[in-house]
Amino acid sequence: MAVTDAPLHSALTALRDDQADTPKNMREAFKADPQRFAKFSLTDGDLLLDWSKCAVTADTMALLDKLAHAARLPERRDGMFSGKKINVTEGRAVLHTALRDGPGDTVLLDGKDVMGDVRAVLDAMAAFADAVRSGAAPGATGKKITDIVNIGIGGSDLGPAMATLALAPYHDGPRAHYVSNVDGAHIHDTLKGLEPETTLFIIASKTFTTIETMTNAETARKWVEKALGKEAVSKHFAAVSTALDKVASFGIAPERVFGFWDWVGGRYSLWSAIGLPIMIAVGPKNFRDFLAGAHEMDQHFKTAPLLKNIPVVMGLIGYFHRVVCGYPARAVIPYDQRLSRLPAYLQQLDMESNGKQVTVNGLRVTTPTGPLVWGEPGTNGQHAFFQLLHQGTDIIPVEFLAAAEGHEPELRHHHDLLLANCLAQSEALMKGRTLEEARRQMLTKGMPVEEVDRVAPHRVFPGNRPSVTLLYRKLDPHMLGRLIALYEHRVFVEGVLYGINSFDQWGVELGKELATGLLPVVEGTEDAARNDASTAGLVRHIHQLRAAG
Ligand SMILES: O=P(O)(O)OC[C@H]1O[C@](O)(CO)[C@@H](O)[C@@H]1O
Repeated sequence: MAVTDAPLHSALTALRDDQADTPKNMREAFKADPQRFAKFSLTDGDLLLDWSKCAVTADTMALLDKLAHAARLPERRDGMFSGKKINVTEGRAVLHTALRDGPGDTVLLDGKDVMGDVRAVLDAMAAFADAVRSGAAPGATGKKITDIVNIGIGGSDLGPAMATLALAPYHDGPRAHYVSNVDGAHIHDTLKGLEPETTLFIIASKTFTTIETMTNAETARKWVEKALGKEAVSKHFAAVSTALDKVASFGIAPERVFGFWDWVGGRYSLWSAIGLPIMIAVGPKNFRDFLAGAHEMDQHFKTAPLLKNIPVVMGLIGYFHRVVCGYPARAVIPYDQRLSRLPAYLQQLDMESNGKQVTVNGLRVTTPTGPLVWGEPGTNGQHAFFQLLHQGTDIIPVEFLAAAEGHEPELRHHHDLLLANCLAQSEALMKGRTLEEARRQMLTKGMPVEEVDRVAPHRVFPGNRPSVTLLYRKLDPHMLGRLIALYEHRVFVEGVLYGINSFDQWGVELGKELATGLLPVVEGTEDAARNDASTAGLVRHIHQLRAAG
């Protein structure tokens, strides 16, 4: 937050001063107010957000509302939707929401409606996806494509990979594989099980310069050429990029190139042509349902009053935990196995967006910014790191996600167990277990008193550990679209409150530059004299290990 930003500063001070009144014992808070769940939960159709297990009061929420107004959140939100160039360090608009607008919508950028181009690309993607799925766009030897391999990284990988897995019950197209890492093991192990004749590569890169993607694309091209000859390449490659000139020089047939625009940030791009592998996997209709779900969330975000607005409330609570309570991290735990890549996807969305140290105006921030985001699906996480969530010395707010219904009615018992576990974890985090309760439980089991005295302290759970729960009916394409758009908007809300630009990513540049300089050093064609002693020592050791091997 800029220090000069007086209204925001006084809103934050008021929030901090209010801390004495926030509940310290959540069990008591629930006992004292039977309406607590009703007060601190809200629904939008078949999606519910419950934040009643967080230590907030009606006053806290009112102060957060004031803070949002002091930060001019509604104006900033409207500015984004209307094509203002809010990504000020790159001079770009932020219009990924236009990608899911409906027929009849108009979105002006510099006075020109972008929707014509958006629809044209979507239609071209659908035609291509249908042709691949039906066999009308076969490989060079005429065989139907059975496998697609998306080669991309970051936003050109994580979103489509996450969504493809999430939509597994709707996946009736070719198998989809994702290669991102420049580690040759990734492409090697992926190609091992595939046939060149029936494999289609999608080279996905906004800039078409990303070294990992270009290196993997070259390897894929050689693999196809070796098996089927140079002329086969055109039937086995497609590309997605904003840099159409660079794609052309790679040699991909123009009718297999799908463009998007600089107003779509990489980590916000799965709605664009970057979603092509999702569309080929689940079909154009399901992909359009996914877009429609996101559009529905956009409308909710645009129109619902701030404290009835799911992304806004999630953002306010996220800000409260990070800035007012000082919690350094948040865990995202989907009790939905098909969302197992959601935490990885959210790591980029959230941390690349809000991991910043200067405000929009280039001043040093005066509050913490984005938290460390991490997670794994439940119930697996319970048997790994939940120990720390329950009894560790740091408080880490948890976000639980769960569907009321699974896709396998015959496995209803599994789903009931899954939900029972999800609810049990948030209840346990909130309630905890006192020393007295631990002792009583052990004594009831007949344990000797000395043993109870010795072990009981280890069985104490402090409780009062905050969590929010997002509960939805079923993870279908429409709901997935709503959830992902919800997270995008939540990141936006937090970014506005932090006073930062959530849409650039300068923090990834330095490492890329140094890697370019270090390549010849690692290859041994330049020496490491110009590097620091640690780096030079590591390079020397790599060379020694290689020589010894
Ligand atoms: O799509 P591209 O241009 O290959 O970039 C991939 C990723 O690299 C980044 O620029 C960061 O390294 C991300 O923001 C982006 O999603």
